[in-house]
Amino acid sequence: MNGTDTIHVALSGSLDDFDLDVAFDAPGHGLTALFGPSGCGKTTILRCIAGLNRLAGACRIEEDIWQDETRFTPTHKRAVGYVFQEASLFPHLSVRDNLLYSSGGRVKPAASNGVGFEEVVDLLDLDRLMQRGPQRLSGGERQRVAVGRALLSQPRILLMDEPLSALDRQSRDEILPFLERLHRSLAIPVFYVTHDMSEVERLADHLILLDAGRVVASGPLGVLQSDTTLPLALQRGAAVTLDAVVSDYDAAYGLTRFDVRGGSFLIPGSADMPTGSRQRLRIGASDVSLALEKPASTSILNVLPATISSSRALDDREIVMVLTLGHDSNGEQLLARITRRSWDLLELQDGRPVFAQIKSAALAPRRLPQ
Ligand SMILES: Nc1ncnc2c1ncn2[C@@H]1O[C@H](COP(=O)(O)OP(=O)(O)OP(=O)(O)O)[C@@H](O)[C@H]1O
Repeated sequence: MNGTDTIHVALSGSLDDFDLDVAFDAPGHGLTALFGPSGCGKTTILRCIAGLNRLAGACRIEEDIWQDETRFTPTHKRAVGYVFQEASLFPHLSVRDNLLYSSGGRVKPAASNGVGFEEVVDLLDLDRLMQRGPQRLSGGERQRVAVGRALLSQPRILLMDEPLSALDRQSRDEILPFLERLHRSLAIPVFYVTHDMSEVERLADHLILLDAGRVVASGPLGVLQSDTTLPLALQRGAAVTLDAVVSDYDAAYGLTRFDVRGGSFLIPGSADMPTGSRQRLRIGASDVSLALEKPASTSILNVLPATISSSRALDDREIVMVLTLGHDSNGEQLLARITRRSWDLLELQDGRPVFAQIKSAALAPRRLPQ
């Protein structure tokens, strides 16, 4: 465990015929996604952290030890905010009273973690909903209130169990920007269970990959995405997500420049993004092609010098490789997926300098709160 890994969870035991045996550390800030197929144990881990299930092991949230060999803190003494698939609001209370339930109806100023009534209302844009009852809210609005209520209980950790899975596509798209703002604005760690990779790509800082009750891998999102020994990098929709900073806007062509470690990207249609703002870029492995020399005439705007750091044959037709941007080894890593025929024709090999070409249209920036 390094200095920033301040949450420690180790659990082992059986629930009927399901065996769970996991141990991982996670940062005490930002959003950690627990990702894996149905039945791999994601919800069970959250329930053990909340003290709702009891398996042997340990659970420590920074300096709060909730479980070890000798102690087990009961659920009601664990400062946990829990958001379920379906928002379970009190039907007879208004949004305001639902939010204030844990504070006995009193509006409290912001705590040191940034969570206060006004801050939560503002963050989740709940002001105009205050007097309504839960039955007069959309599914997405109900979930926003559920998140607000969980935050206002002043938790040490926010546990979210597939909070978007009961919502339709439109409600999901509405609530995702709130979740993006939330975990970056507040000093509360979030554990977020999902089996939807697009949610991981948009929200997660840290990732715990699970399968059949075991941890397959655990680490920063970008590190796991670009690890070709893991299944993430090998699947058809494989991608990396990069944190980028807006450095310039070309009004004549409507193009914004995004800087990442080791390179920069030009992307159209981003006039509202202020210079200096941070964005998250998703770059699909299949959207990256390679050239040995910098192409003199091409319609592709983003042609970045890079080096092939590693490669792996997916089958006898395709190769996936990790590219490190720039000329030194400090650049961000991209994935590229090309045919084995192209690999042979270009005589590619690990360590070879190349030019990575990425179509602007394939890049969809997501604003990160400052
Ligand atoms: N209280 C329980 N008693 C017995 N078995 C249980 C209990 N709770 C969960 N299980 C079993 O443990 C396994 C893991 O369940 P869990 O809900 O943690 O998985 P999950 O990864 O969250 O799945 P999903 O994505 O479908 O929600 C499943 O096989 C489930 O049937």
